[in-house]
Amino acid sequence: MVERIRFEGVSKQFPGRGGPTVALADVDLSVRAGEVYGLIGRSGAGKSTLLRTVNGLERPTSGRVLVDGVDVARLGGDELREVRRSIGMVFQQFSLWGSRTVYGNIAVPLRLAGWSQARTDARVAELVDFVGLQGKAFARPRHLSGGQKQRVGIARAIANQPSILLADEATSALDPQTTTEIVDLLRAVNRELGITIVVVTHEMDVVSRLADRVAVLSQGRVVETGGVHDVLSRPRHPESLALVASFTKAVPTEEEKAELGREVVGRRISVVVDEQVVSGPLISRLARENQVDFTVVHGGVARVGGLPYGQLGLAVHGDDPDVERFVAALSDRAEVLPW
Ligand SMILES: Nc1ncnc2c1ncn2[C@@H]1O[C@H](COP(=O)(O)OP(=O)(O)OP(=O)(O)O)[C@@H](O)[C@H]1O
Repeated sequence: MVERIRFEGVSKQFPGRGGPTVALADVDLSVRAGEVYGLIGRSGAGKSTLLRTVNGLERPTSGRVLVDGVDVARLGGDELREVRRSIGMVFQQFSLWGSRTVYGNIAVPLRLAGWSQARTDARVAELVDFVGLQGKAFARPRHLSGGQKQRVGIARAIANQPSILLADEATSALDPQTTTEIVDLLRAVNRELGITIVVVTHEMDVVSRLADRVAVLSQGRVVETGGVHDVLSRPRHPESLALVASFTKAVPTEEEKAELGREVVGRRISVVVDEQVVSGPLISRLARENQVDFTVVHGGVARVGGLPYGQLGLAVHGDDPDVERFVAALSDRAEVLPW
């Protein structure tokens, strides 16, 4: 495993009238070469600030941000410009130059890097093709749709063959269909070009389709990390739970659990949804074998990227030993969480 980015004890405070705002507090994270890493969390959690430390747009108050072993936080001038050249970035609002054509926008980083006209022409043509903007090279941004503008943003960000792409809410200004297309394009950037991507998003749907691993931030701290599927199907921290609950509508929040606890009779369990649970009559078969009944009192199954997510909240009814046997048998085959 090659490590591409490592955050070591990264903290950031912004000065403010009523005292400093803590944007990041002692963040330790590591991003592997070739993966898509998602930073998720509520508004104000510190996601953008953390992302922007990678290319030096934001300097940590303390800690180190190592990109391929070099501490970006200490660099300035030419050295920082050099590192930035290997890091592309895309933004929610595209940040294109309105007076330049698609070609002109994509060519900017190549010109800055001193590419010849002929090389630039060839590279821009290749990029226009790659991002699916054939025939639009001489259009101006105002004649492009949001999705097309973001394609230009992506082409510009990868023009110089960076090893890292930072995406800050890159799909947040787009409708669902266009979001899907841009997610597909970012996946192609990752898989076909081998570019490591760090993506900040509040859209759980996007992170579930794009990221390999995620970190959940809350008030500047990392509260949970893991494989995207693990975190989305078994969120452990209340903050992750709240994010996932809002996405799948299938994982009860603490408040919902408490409310159901007052209303529902029977032994309450949550079954983590996986392929086994949804592909056959596992739960009803085990209930029959152990002579118990159950009611689904909460939850659901969301399917994203072909994988099922969610939890099923069950109230199990029967004699105590039967209920115990049923829960034990189910726990052997699926992940069962207490309420
Ligand atoms: N330039 C700045 N000056 C002062 N405070 C800032 C600045 N940038 C960010 N902050 C504060 O730092 C905290 C983290 O902000 P950040 O934008 O990183 O969060 P976020 O998780 O990306 O949220 P959002 O999705 O709303 O952008 C917030 O309290 C924010 O108000």
